[in-house]
Amino acid sequence: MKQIELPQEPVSANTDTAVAIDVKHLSKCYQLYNQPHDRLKQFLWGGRRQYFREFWALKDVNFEVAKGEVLGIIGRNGAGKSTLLQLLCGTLTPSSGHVEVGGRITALLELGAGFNPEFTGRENVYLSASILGLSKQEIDERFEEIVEFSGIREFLDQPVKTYSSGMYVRLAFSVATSVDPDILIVDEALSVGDGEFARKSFDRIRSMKEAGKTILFCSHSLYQVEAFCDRALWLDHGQLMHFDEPQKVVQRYSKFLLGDAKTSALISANPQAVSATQGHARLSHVAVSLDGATGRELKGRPGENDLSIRVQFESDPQLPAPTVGVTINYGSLMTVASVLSHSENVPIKRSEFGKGEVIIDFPALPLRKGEFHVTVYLCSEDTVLVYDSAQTVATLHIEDPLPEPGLVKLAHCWHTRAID
Ligand SMILES: Nc1ncnc2c1ncn2[C@@H]1O[C@H](COP(=O)(O)OP(=O)(O)OP(=O)(O)O)[C@@H](O)[C@H]1O
Repeated sequence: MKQIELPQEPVSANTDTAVAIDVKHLSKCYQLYNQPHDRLKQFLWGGRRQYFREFWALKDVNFEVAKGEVLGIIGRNGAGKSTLLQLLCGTLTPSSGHVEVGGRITALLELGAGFNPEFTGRENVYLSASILGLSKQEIDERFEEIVEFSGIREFLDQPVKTYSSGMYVRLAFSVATSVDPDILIVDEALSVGDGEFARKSFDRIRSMKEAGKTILFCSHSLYQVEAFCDRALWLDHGQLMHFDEPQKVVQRYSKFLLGDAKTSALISANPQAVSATQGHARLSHVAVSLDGATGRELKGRPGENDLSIRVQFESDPQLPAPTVGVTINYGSLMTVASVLSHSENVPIKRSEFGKGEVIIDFPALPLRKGEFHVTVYLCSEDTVLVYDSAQTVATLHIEDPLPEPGLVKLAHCWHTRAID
C-alpha cells in the first residue's frame, strides 16, 4: 500500500466544512528528453537553450468534491487519472494550480508498495499503520481486526517476501482501510485479489460510503462508476471533459469512444473488458439457441426467430443472489440491446448451495442485417461487481434479403387512407 503523508503545500487543509476536495487550475507538466544526455545538457546550458519537450499530463483542471460524495474518475489509458490522484494525495507536486483537502486521505494506489519485504506481516502492519498516522496504541487496538479481515493470520510471522501477491494485497488493504480516513482514494484496487477478497474489500468500501466518507474511485468499469458513484469526472489528454451525474458522463464518454473506434485504448476502456472473475460467483454453463438450435454461430432472419439464452451459475449461498445480464452487441463497441435482472426486479432463484438457472427468451428477435454478439454477465446483487462474464458466447448472423438499412426491426403498424 502506498502510504501517504500529506505535505503542507501544495495540498492544504480546507476550512470549508462542506467541501472535501477543492481543485483549482491544476496542471502537471513533465519534461521529456529525447536522449538521457539531454538532461545533463539542460542542466549545464539550459539557460541558453531548451533540450526537452513539455508534456502536459494534466491541464487546468477545476472541480470540487463535497464531503460524503463518491466521485468516479473515468478516461482512456494515459488520460491523466493516476496523475490527478497522485496530485490529490500529495505524492506528486503540481506544475501550477492548487489542491485543498479537508481531512485525512488514504490512498489505495499501489497495493503493498509501502511494505518492507524483509519484515514479517505483523511488523509490516505496525510499520505501515504508523506511517499512515496511527499511534502504537491505536494499532494495538485495531490489530486483531486488521488480521481478521486480511484472512492470513497463520502467515503473520512469515516475512512478506514469502507471500503470494494475493496475500500481500489482502494485508495491505486491511491496514490501509483500518485507518478510518475521511477521504479514500481507490485506483482500480477492486480488480486485485482473489474473488472472495474482492467482494469483501468492496463491501468494506461500500460501508465507508454508507458511513459518509468521501471516496474517489478511478475505474475502467463504467458499470461500477454508474452503480456506485454520485458524480463522475471524465478526463482526456489531461483535460476535464465533463463533470456531472455518472449516467450523463458515462453516456458522453461512451459516445466519444464510439466516435473514436480506431483507438486501441478503447478495448481496455470498454466495460466489457472488465476482468472475468472478480467475485465469488461464476457462470457454470451458458447456451444460446435460435428456434431451439443451440450453437456458437447461429443463422436467422429479421423478426422470424426466437432467441433463448440459458445461464447456469454457482454462487456463495452466504451472499445475496447475483444479478444476470445479457448484452447484444454489433461489432465490438455498439450495444444494440441489453437486459439486467436487477433493473427488472427479477428475483434470481437458486438452491441452498447457491446454484441456479436463468433462461431469458427474446421472442421474434427483431434484429436486422449483420453479425450480433451475445455476452452474458454475472454481477453482484447491486451490479457493482462483475463476478464473471462469457464474452461473445454466440454470434448471430442475421440475413435480410430486403434492402432497408438499420440494425433493428421495430414493432410498428401502418395506417393509410385516401384523403380529399
Ligand atoms: N513521470 C512521467 N514522465 C513523463 N510522462 C509521464 C510520467 N508519468 C505519467 N506520464 C504520462 O502522463 C500521461 C498521463 O498518465 P496517467 O498515468 O496519469 O494516465 P492514466 O489515465 O492513469 O492511465 P491508465 O488508465 O493507463 O493508468 C501519460 O501519457 C503518461 O505517459
